[in-house]
Amino acid sequence: MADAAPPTPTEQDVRRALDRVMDPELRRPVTELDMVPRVSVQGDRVTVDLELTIVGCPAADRIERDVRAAASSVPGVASVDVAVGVMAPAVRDALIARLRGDRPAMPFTPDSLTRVIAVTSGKGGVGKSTITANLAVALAQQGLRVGLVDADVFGFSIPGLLGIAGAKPTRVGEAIMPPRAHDVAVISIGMFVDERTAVSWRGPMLHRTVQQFLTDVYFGDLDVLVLDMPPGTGDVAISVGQLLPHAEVVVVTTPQKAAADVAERSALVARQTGQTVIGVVENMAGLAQPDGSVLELFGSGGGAETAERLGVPLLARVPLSIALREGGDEGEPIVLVDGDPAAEAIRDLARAIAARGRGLAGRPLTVSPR
Ligand SMILES: Nc1ncnc2c1ncn2[C@@H]1O[C@H](COP(=O)(O)OP(=O)(O)OP(=O)(O)O)[C@@H](O)[C@H]1O
Repeated sequence: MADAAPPTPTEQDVRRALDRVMDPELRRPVTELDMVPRVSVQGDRVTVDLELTIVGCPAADRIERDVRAAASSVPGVASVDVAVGVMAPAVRDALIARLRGDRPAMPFTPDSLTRVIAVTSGKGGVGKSTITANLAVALAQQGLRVGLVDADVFGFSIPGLLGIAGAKPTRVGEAIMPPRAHDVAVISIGMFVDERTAVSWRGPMLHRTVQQFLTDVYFGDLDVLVLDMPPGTGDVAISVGQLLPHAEVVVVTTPQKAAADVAERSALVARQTGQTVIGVVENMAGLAQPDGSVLELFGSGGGAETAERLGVPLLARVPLSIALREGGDEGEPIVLVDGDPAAEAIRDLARAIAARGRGLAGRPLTVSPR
Protein backbone atom coordinates (compact mmCIF):
# COMPACT_ATOMS: atom_id res chain seq x y z
CA MET A 1 0.00 0.00 0.00
CA ALA A 2 1.33 3.49 -0.85
CA ASP A 3 2.19 5.89 2.02
CA ALA A 4 -0.51 8.48 2.70
CA ALA A 5 0.39 11.81 1.03
CA PRO A 6 1.60 14.45 3.56
CA PRO A 7 -1.21 16.82 4.49
CA THR A 8 -1.32 20.10 2.59
CA PRO A 9 -1.04 22.91 5.14
CA THR A 10 -3.38 25.88 4.88
CA GLU A 11 -2.99 29.46 6.01
CA GLN A 12 -5.58 28.76 8.69
CA ASP A 13 -3.50 25.82 10.04
CA VAL A 14 -0.46 28.08 10.33
CA ARG A 15 -2.43 30.90 11.96
CA ARG A 16 -3.88 28.48 14.48
CA ALA A 17 -0.34 27.36 15.37
CA LEU A 18 0.75 31.00 15.69
CA ASP A 19 -2.09 31.62 18.14
CA ARG A 20 0.13 29.84 20.66
CA VAL A 21 3.02 32.30 20.31
CA MET A 22 2.89 34.89 23.06
CA ASP A 23 4.54 38.31 23.07
CA PRO A 24 6.56 38.03 26.31
CA GLU A 25 5.95 41.63 27.33
CA LEU A 26 2.32 42.05 26.34
CA ARG A 27 1.51 38.45 27.23
CA ARG A 28 -1.02 38.02 24.45
CA PRO A 29 -0.79 35.87 21.30
CA VAL A 30 1.03 37.63 18.44
CA THR A 31 -1.94 36.94 16.20
CA GLU A 32 -4.20 38.87 18.54
CA LEU A 33 -1.75 41.78 18.60
CA ASP A 34 -1.88 42.40 14.83
CA MET A 35 1.76 41.35 14.61
CA VAL A 36 1.13 38.86 11.82
CA PRO A 37 -0.42 40.80 8.93
CA ARG A 38 0.24 38.07 6.33
CA VAL A 39 0.80 34.33 6.17
CA SER A 40 1.36 32.78 2.78
CA VAL A 41 1.50 29.06 2.07
CA GLN A 42 2.83 27.66 -1.18
CA GLY A 43 2.80 23.89 -1.14
CA ASP A 44 4.95 22.94 1.85
CA ARG A 45 6.61 26.37 2.12
CA VAL A 46 5.35 29.01 4.52
CA THR A 47 6.19 32.71 4.69
CA VAL A 48 5.13 34.65 7.78
CA ASP A 49 5.27 38.44 7.89
CA LEU A 50 6.01 39.40 11.49
CA GLU A 51 5.65 43.03 12.53
CA LEU A 52 7.18 44.02 15.86
CA THR A 53 5.74 46.86 17.89
CA ILE A 54 8.96 48.88 17.96
CA VAL A 55 12.37 49.00 16.28
CA GLY A 56 14.92 47.10 18.36
CA CYS A 57 12.28 45.27 20.38
CA PRO A 58 14.29 43.38 23.04
CA ALA A 59 12.12 40.30 22.65
CA ALA A 60 12.50 40.25 18.83
CA ASP A 61 14.77 37.19 18.63
CA ARG A 62 12.59 35.18 20.94
CA ILE A 63 9.35 36.06 19.14
CA GLU A 64 10.91 35.25 15.75
CA ARG A 65 12.19 31.91 17.06
CA ASP A 66 8.82 31.02 18.57
CA VAL A 67 6.98 31.99 15.37
CA ARG A 68 9.33 29.83 13.29
CA ALA A 69 8.96 26.87 15.66
CA ALA A 70 5.16 27.14 15.75
CA ALA A 71 4.83 27.38 11.95
CA SER A 72 7.28 24.49 11.48
CA SER A 73 5.21 22.31 13.80
CA VAL A 74 2.24 22.34 11.40
CA PRO A 75 1.98 18.94 9.67
CA GLY A 76 3.11 19.13 6.05
CA VAL A 77 5.24 22.28 6.44
CA ALA A 78 8.79 21.77 5.15
CA SER A 79 10.25 25.27 5.38
CA VAL A 80 9.40 28.53 7.10
CA ASP A 81 10.52 32.03 6.20
CA VAL A 82 9.91 34.78 8.75
CA ALA A 83 10.06 38.30 7.32
CA VAL A 84 10.55 40.63 10.28
CA GLY A 85 9.44 44.24 10.06
CA VAL A 86 8.05 46.97 12.27
CA MET A 87 4.44 48.09 12.63
CA ALA A 88 3.35 51.33 11.02
CA PRO A 89 2.83 53.97 13.74
CA ALA A 90 -0.92 54.10 13.06
CA VAL A 91 -1.26 50.32 13.52
CA ARG A 92 0.76 50.50 16.73
CA ASP A 93 -1.30 53.36 18.12
CA ALA A 94 -4.50 51.47 17.32
CA LEU A 95 -3.08 48.40 19.07
CA ILE A 96 -2.21 50.36 22.21
CA ALA A 97 -5.64 51.97 22.24
CA ARG A 98 -7.22 48.51 21.89
CA LEU A 99 -5.03 47.01 24.65
CA ARG A 100 -6.02 49.76 27.01
CA GLY A 101 -9.62 49.20 25.94
CA ASP A 102 -11.92 51.61 27.59
CA ARG A 103 -10.03 51.37 30.82
CA PRO A 104 -9.86 54.59 32.74
CA ALA A 105 -6.53 56.42 32.50
CA MET A 106 -5.73 55.12 35.96
CA PRO A 107 -6.51 51.39 36.02
CA PHE A 108 -6.10 50.91 39.78
CA THR A 109 -9.32 52.55 40.86
CA PRO A 110 -11.14 51.50 44.04
CA ASP A 111 -13.61 49.41 42.04
CA SER A 112 -10.98 47.56 39.98
CA LEU A 113 -10.40 43.91 40.82
CA THR A 114 -6.70 44.49 41.52
CA ARG A 115 -5.76 44.59 45.18
CA VAL A 116 -3.16 47.18 46.10
CA ILE A 117 -0.75 46.33 48.91
CA ALA A 118 1.50 49.19 50.04
CA VAL A 119 4.45 48.18 52.21
CA THR A 120 5.68 50.97 54.45
CA SER A 121 7.94 51.53 57.44
CA GLY A 122 8.58 54.30 59.93
CA LYS A 123 12.28 54.55 59.17
CA GLY A 124 14.86 53.27 56.69
CA GLY A 125 16.92 50.12 56.96
CA VAL A 126 14.32 47.90 58.61
CA GLY A 127 14.24 45.58 55.59
CA LYS A 128 11.05 46.93 54.00
CA SER A 129 12.33 46.59 50.41
CA THR A 130 13.71 43.12 51.07
CA ILE A 131 10.35 42.00 52.49
CA THR A 132 8.44 43.68 49.62
CA ALA A 133 10.51 42.06 46.86
CA ASN A 134 10.16 38.63 48.47
CA LEU A 135 6.46 39.13 49.18
CA ALA A 136 5.79 40.00 45.52
CA VAL A 137 7.62 36.89 44.31
CA ALA A 138 5.86 34.72 46.92
CA LEU A 139 2.46 36.03 45.76
CA ALA A 140 3.41 35.21 42.15
CA GLN A 141 4.47 31.72 43.28
CA GLN A 142 0.89 31.23 44.42
CA GLY A 143 -0.25 31.78 40.84
CA LEU A 144 -1.35 35.38 41.26
CA ARG A 145 -0.61 37.99 38.58
CA VAL A 146 1.60 40.45 40.40
CA GLY A 147 2.93 43.93 39.60
CA LEU A 148 5.47 45.73 41.76
CA VAL A 149 5.96 49.50 41.85
CA ASP A 150 9.14 50.69 43.52
CA ALA A 151 7.82 53.96 44.93
CA ASP A 152 10.89 54.29 47.17
CA VAL A 153 12.18 56.94 44.77
CA PHE A 154 15.08 58.16 46.90
CA GLY A 155 16.33 54.71 47.91
CA PHE A 156 15.20 52.50 45.03
CA SER A 157 16.56 49.00 45.52
CA ILE A 158 13.91 46.70 44.06
CA PRO A 159 15.61 46.07 40.66
CA GLY A 160 18.80 44.92 42.41
CA LEU A 161 16.90 42.75 44.90
CA LEU A 162 15.17 40.99 41.99
CA GLY A 163 18.32 40.59 39.88
CA ILE A 164 17.35 43.07 37.13
CA ALA A 165 19.58 45.98 38.11
CA GLY A 166 20.32 47.09 34.54
CA ALA A 167 16.89 46.38 33.03
CA LYS A 168 15.21 49.15 31.06
CA PRO A 169 11.50 49.22 30.26
CA THR A 170 10.47 49.09 26.60
CA ARG A 171 8.39 51.95 25.30
CA VAL A 172 5.59 51.14 22.88
CA GLY A 173 4.20 54.49 21.80
CA GLU A 174 3.05 56.17 24.99
CA ALA A 175 2.94 52.94 26.96
CA ILE A 176 5.82 51.66 29.11
CA MET A 177 6.31 47.89 29.29
CA PRO A 178 7.60 46.85 32.73
CA PRO A 179 10.52 44.39 32.84
CA ARG A 180 9.66 41.06 34.47
CA ALA A 181 11.60 39.21 37.16
CA HIS A 182 10.58 35.94 38.79
CA ASP A 183 7.09 36.31 37.30
CA VAL A 184 6.59 39.82 38.66
CA ALA A 185 6.18 42.89 36.41
CA VAL A 186 8.42 45.55 37.94
CA ILE A 187 8.78 49.30 37.54
CA SER A 188 11.24 51.50 39.40
CA ILE A 189 12.65 54.99 39.11
CA GLY A 190 16.02 53.21 39.04
CA MET A 191 15.16 52.08 35.48
CA PHE A 192 14.97 55.69 34.28
CA VAL A 193 17.92 57.36 35.97
CA ASP A 194 21.60 56.56 36.09
CA GLU A 195 22.14 54.16 39.01
CA ARG A 196 24.54 56.55 40.71
CA THR A 197 22.25 59.53 40.32
CA ALA A 198 20.75 60.82 43.53
CA VAL A 199 17.08 61.62 43.04
CA SER A 200 16.42 64.95 44.71
CA TRP A 201 12.97 65.83 43.45
CA ARG A 202 10.40 67.88 45.26
CA GLY A 203 6.75 67.01 45.84
CA PRO A 204 5.11 67.79 42.45
CA MET A 205 7.74 65.88 40.48
CA LEU A 206 7.43 62.90 42.83
CA HIS A 207 3.65 62.99 42.51
CA ARG A 208 3.86 63.01 38.71
CA THR A 209 6.31 60.10 38.70
CA VAL A 210 4.17 57.91 40.93
CA GLN A 211 1.10 58.85 38.90
CA GLN A 212 2.92 57.96 35.67
CA PHE A 213 3.92 54.59 37.09
CA LEU A 214 0.27 53.88 37.78
CA THR A 215 -1.14 55.18 34.49
CA ASP A 216 1.47 54.84 31.72
CA VAL A 217 2.96 51.49 32.68
CA TYR A 218 1.14 48.67 30.95
CA PHE A 219 0.76 45.98 33.65
CA GLY A 220 -2.12 44.20 31.95
CA ASP A 221 -4.65 42.52 34.24
CA LEU A 222 -3.22 42.11 37.73
CA ASP A 223 -4.50 40.34 40.82
CA VAL A 224 -2.20 42.29 43.11
CA LEU A 225 -0.17 45.47 42.77
CA VAL A 226 2.51 45.70 45.47
CA LEU A 227 4.15 49.05 46.28
CA ASP A 228 7.48 49.53 48.01
CA MET A 229 6.89 52.86 49.78
CA PRO A 230 9.64 55.18 50.91
CA PRO A 231 10.17 55.03 54.68
CA GLY A 232 8.38 57.64 56.76
CA THR A 233 5.61 60.06 56.06
CA GLY A 234 6.86 62.20 53.16
CA ASP A 235 5.40 63.46 49.90
CA VAL A 236 5.22 60.07 48.21
CA ALA A 237 3.18 58.57 51.03
CA ILE A 238 0.69 61.40 50.68
CA SER A 239 0.59 61.13 46.85
CA VAL A 240 0.03 57.38 47.01
CA GLY A 241 -2.67 57.96 49.61
CA GLN A 242 -4.44 60.35 47.23
CA LEU A 243 -3.98 58.17 44.16
CA LEU A 244 -4.76 54.84 45.83
CA PRO A 245 -7.08 55.48 48.77
CA HIS A 246 -8.17 51.85 48.71
CA ALA A 247 -4.63 50.50 49.21
CA GLU A 248 -4.10 48.01 52.02
CA VAL A 249 -1.06 48.97 54.05
CA VAL A 250 1.46 46.58 55.63
CA VAL A 251 3.84 48.15 58.15
CA VAL A 252 7.34 46.69 58.53
CA THR A 253 9.21 47.28 61.77
CA THR A 254 12.02 45.73 63.77
CA PRO A 255 11.69 44.10 67.20
CA GLN A 256 13.19 47.19 68.86
CA LYS A 257 10.64 48.79 71.12
CA ALA A 258 11.86 52.26 70.09
CA ALA A 259 10.90 51.51 66.46
CA ALA A 260 7.23 51.10 67.37
CA ASP A 261 6.64 54.87 67.64
CA VAL A 262 7.89 55.75 64.15
CA ALA A 263 6.24 52.70 62.61
CA GLU A 264 2.94 53.77 64.12
CA ARG A 265 3.31 57.26 62.67
CA SER A 266 3.65 56.02 59.07
CA ALA A 267 0.55 53.86 59.55
CA LEU A 268 -1.41 56.83 60.88
CA VAL A 269 -0.56 58.91 57.79
CA ALA A 270 -1.85 56.05 55.64
CA ARG A 271 -5.07 55.98 57.66
CA GLN A 272 -5.53 59.72 57.28
CA THR A 273 -5.65 59.27 53.51
CA GLY A 274 -8.31 56.60 53.88
CA GLN A 275 -6.09 53.57 53.39
CA THR A 276 -6.61 50.45 55.50
CA VAL A 277 -3.73 49.19 57.61
CA ILE A 278 -4.03 45.40 57.44
CA GLY A 279 -1.16 44.37 59.68
CA VAL A 280 2.42 44.55 60.85
CA VAL A 281 5.48 42.52 59.86
CA GLU A 282 8.30 42.27 62.38
CA ASN A 283 11.55 41.88 60.48
CA MET A 284 15.00 41.05 61.86
CA ALA A 285 13.43 38.99 64.65
CA GLY A 286 15.55 36.49 66.62
CA LEU A 287 18.44 34.72 64.87
CA ALA A 288 18.43 30.97 65.51
CA GLN A 289 21.80 29.76 66.86
CA PRO A 290 23.39 26.39 66.11
CA ASP A 291 22.80 25.33 69.75
CA GLY A 292 19.06 25.96 69.35
CA SER A 293 18.99 29.20 71.33
CA VAL A 294 17.73 32.41 69.72
CA LEU A 295 19.81 35.58 69.58
CA GLU A 296 17.53 38.59 69.93
CA LEU A 297 19.92 41.08 68.33
CA PHE A 298 17.31 43.82 68.07
CA GLY A 299 15.39 42.94 71.22
CA SER A 300 11.87 41.64 71.00
CA GLY A 301 8.27 42.73 71.07
CA GLY A 302 8.40 45.75 68.69
CA GLY A 303 6.18 44.12 66.09
CA ALA A 304 3.57 42.99 68.59
CA GLU A 305 3.57 46.39 70.25
CA THR A 306 3.11 48.24 66.94
CA ALA A 307 0.32 45.85 65.96
CA GLU A 308 -1.41 46.31 69.29
CA ARG A 309 -1.22 50.09 69.17
CA LEU A 310 -2.69 50.09 65.68
CA GLY A 311 -5.29 47.47 66.54
CA VAL A 312 -4.21 45.20 63.66
CA PRO A 313 -2.73 41.68 63.55
CA LEU A 314 0.98 40.90 63.61
CA LEU A 315 1.05 39.16 60.22
CA ALA A 316 4.57 37.71 60.34
CA ARG A 317 7.83 37.61 62.25
CA VAL A 318 10.72 37.29 59.79
CA PRO A 319 13.92 36.21 61.53
CA LEU A 320 17.36 37.64 60.92
CA SER A 321 18.75 35.51 58.12
CA ILE A 322 22.08 35.55 56.37
CA ALA A 323 20.52 33.73 53.40
CA LEU A 324 17.81 36.40 53.10
CA ARG A 325 20.45 39.14 53.02
CA GLU A 326 22.64 37.25 50.56
CA GLY A 327 19.65 36.52 48.33
CA GLY A 328 19.01 40.27 48.18
CA ASP A 329 22.62 41.07 47.38
CA GLU A 330 22.60 38.50 44.57
CA GLY A 331 19.19 39.35 43.14
CA GLU A 332 17.84 35.89 43.97
CA PRO A 333 14.97 36.34 46.45
CA ILE A 334 15.14 33.82 49.27
CA VAL A 335 11.53 32.71 48.68
CA LEU A 336 12.82 30.91 45.58
CA VAL A 337 14.64 28.55 47.96
CA ASP A 338 12.96 25.97 50.18
CA GLY A 339 13.82 25.43 53.80
CA ASP A 340 15.00 28.84 54.99
CA PRO A 341 12.98 30.04 58.02
CA ALA A 342 12.86 33.63 56.70
CA ALA A 343 11.54 32.38 53.34
CA GLU A 344 8.91 30.30 55.17
CA ALA A 345 7.80 33.32 57.19
CA ILE A 346 7.43 35.44 54.03
CA ARG A 347 5.58 32.68 52.18
CA ASP A 348 3.17 32.44 55.16
CA LEU A 349 2.78 36.22 54.99
CA ALA A 350 1.89 35.97 51.28
CA ARG A 351 -0.63 33.23 52.01
CA ALA A 352 -2.19 35.28 54.81
CA ILE A 353 -2.49 38.34 52.57
CA ALA A 354 -3.90 36.34 49.64
CA ALA A 355 -6.40 34.57 51.90
CA ARG A 356 -7.61 37.85 53.32
CA GLY A 357 -9.27 38.71 50.02
CA ARG A 358 -10.14 42.13 48.78
CA GLY A 359 -11.81 44.28 51.42
CA LEU A 360 -14.65 46.62 50.64
CA ALA A 361 -12.79 49.75 51.72
CA GLY A 362 -13.20 52.55 49.22
CA ARG A 363 -15.22 50.36 46.90
CA PRO A 364 -18.62 51.40 45.62
CA LEU A 365 -21.33 49.05 46.79
CA THR A 366 -23.00 47.19 43.96
CA VAL A 367 -26.17 46.36 45.86
CA SER A 368 -28.44 48.93 47.37
CA PRO A 369 -30.47 48.25 50.49
CA ARG A 370 -34.20 47.86 49.88
N1 LIG B 1 15.67 39.53 58.07
C1 LIG B 1 16.85 39.99 57.69
N2 LIG B 1 18.01 39.37 58.05
C2 LIG B 1 19.21 39.84 57.68
N3 LIG B 1 19.40 40.94 56.93
C3 LIG B 1 18.29 41.60 56.54
C4 LIG B 1 16.97 41.17 56.88
N4 LIG B 1 16.08 42.02 56.31
C5 LIG B 1 16.81 42.95 55.64
N5 LIG B 1 18.13 42.71 55.78
C6 LIG B 1 19.24 43.51 55.25
O1 LIG B 1 19.14 44.81 55.84
C7 LIG B 1 19.52 45.82 54.90
C8 LIG B 1 18.40 46.83 54.74
O2 LIG B 1 17.31 46.22 54.07
P1 LIG B 1 16.38 46.98 53.03
O3 LIG B 1 17.17 47.74 52.05
O4 LIG B 1 15.38 45.98 52.56
O5 LIG B 1 15.69 48.00 54.05
P2 LIG B 1 14.66 49.15 53.78
O6 LIG B 1 13.84 49.24 55.03
O7 LIG B 1 13.95 48.96 52.51
O8 LIG B 1 15.59 50.39 53.70
P3 LIG B 1 15.34 51.76 52.90
O9 LIG B 1 13.88 52.05 53.04
O10 LIG B 1 16.22 52.71 53.62
O11 LIG B 1 15.70 51.47 51.47
C9 LIG B 1 19.87 45.10 53.62
O12 LIG B 1 21.24 44.91 53.58
C10 LIG B 1 19.17 43.75 53.76
O13 LIG B 1 19.83 42.71 53.08
